[in-house]
Amino acid sequence: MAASSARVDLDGNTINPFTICMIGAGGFIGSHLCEKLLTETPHTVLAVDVYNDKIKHLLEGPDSLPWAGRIQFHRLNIKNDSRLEGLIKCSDLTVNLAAICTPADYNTRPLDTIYSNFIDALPVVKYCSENNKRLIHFSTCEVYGKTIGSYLPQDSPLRQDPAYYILKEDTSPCIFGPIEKQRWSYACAKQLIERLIYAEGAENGLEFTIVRPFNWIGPRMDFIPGIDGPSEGVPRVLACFSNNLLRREPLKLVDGGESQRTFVYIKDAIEAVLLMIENPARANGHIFNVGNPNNEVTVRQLAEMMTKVYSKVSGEDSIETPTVDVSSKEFYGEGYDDSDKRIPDMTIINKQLGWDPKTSLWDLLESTLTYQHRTYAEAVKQSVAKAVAS
Ligand SMILES: NC(=O)c1ccc[n+]([C@@H]2O[C@H](COP(=O)([O-])OP(=O)(O)OC[C@H]3O[C@@H](n4cnc5c(N)ncnc54)[C@H](O)[C@@H]3O)[C@@H](O)[C@H]2O)c1
Ligand SMILES: O=c1ccn([C@@H]2O[C@H](COP(=O)(O)OP(=O)(O)O[C@H]3OC[C@@H](O)[C@H](O)[C@H]3O)[C@@H](O)[C@H]2O)c(=O)[nH]1
Repeated sequence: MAASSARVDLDGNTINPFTICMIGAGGFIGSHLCEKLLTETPHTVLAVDVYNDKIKHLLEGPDSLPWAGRIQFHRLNIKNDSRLEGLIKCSDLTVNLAAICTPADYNTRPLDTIYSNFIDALPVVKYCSENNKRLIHFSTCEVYGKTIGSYLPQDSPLRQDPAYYILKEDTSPCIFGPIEKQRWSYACAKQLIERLIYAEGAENGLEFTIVRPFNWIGPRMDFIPGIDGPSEGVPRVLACFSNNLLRREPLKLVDGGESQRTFVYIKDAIEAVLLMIENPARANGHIFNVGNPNNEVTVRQLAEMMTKVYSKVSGEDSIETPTVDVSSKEFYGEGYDDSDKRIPDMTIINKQLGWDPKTSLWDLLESTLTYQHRTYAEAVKQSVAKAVAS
């Protein structure tokens, strides 16, 4: 779709083109947000990241592209680069996506996780506050931790009561396991940065929006180990299961695959972020859950569905034993723990921005696994053949 110059917000006001400093623009969510902004809006993106592979298709190409001149890539590490403040100063809005956000890191690299999600975000918040710039900060659904229901006896009928498991921005508590369960290093760092941003808003008038994504998935998420990421790397579940399917290996179910998640299609979720960007009067000062409460499955059900969908899109029969159980200690190491259940309450985002997710789990897996097959099947085949030959 061509970039439109006469866009109006939800209240009918004309939206003037603005400049967005997007930190972490080279990642999964950033790449989709860049694509959306460049192809459907007149806004300009200052894309900040240490990598740009996932946005190369937007950075390269002829000057005749509709977005030519509206994206600049700045390769910098926000930990230690004095150019950051200048980029924030010359933008109207900063979107901060930069983080270590893969569970395999939370218990094995807790210091890096805490630094990345709290310490490294501090200058971003400070520069926005001091320069009166709006900030959209990416937090996580993990700040809710475990549900209240998970502490009730197994046979308690209250476990079925939504009051004990639906996660609401303004009323749910944040329940983490003990300190030695280092899994919660990420959630805790994200919670503290949320509190800091909230306090900057309350005491210094920072205009902010906090986003809590609930398992956004789709093309370009993470990496396939040994193909476009380290062979021993452990990405998030979509990429782990994709890797197993591509290699015709059983999908590994951690602790029986009993945890539950709601998955939302990245393209639906990006619509929500665009609404936040273009409707500051409705988004400022709010924390938004962004997820799809209708797409709840256990991890085991996800594995079964992905196996069926992959068979359909690849034309290959599934293997005889499609799943295998592994303990969390074996898979993630010491200090792993898990969120039991994650259903977002959608009242606030629905009221403020009129947003609702649309895509069913089956449909989003079909388009995502079609992409995975098209992008990786040949490379995986070659890498397996090479390993057998050597
Ligand atoms: N994908 C999800 O479902 C999900 C769920 C909850 C929260 N989030 C949050 O959303 C944000 C984006 O997630 P994603 O899935 O796109 O992850 P991602 O890992 O694909 O993207 C993060 C990007 O930030 C960059 N980055 C990290 N540290 C940096 C630094 N010091 N300097 C410059 N760039 C740096 C990385 O290179 C990467 O490209 C994160 O803050 C994450 O915690 C995502
Ligand atoms: O191969 C695998 C990988 C993962 N899993 C399980 O699948 C579930 C989902 O795991 P993911 O790796 O996608 O990550 P989680 O949903 O636990 O956390 C994510 O939530 C929101 C974000 O902040 C982060 O992107 C990440 O922390 C977990 O229960 C995990 O134990 C498997 O059973 N097998």
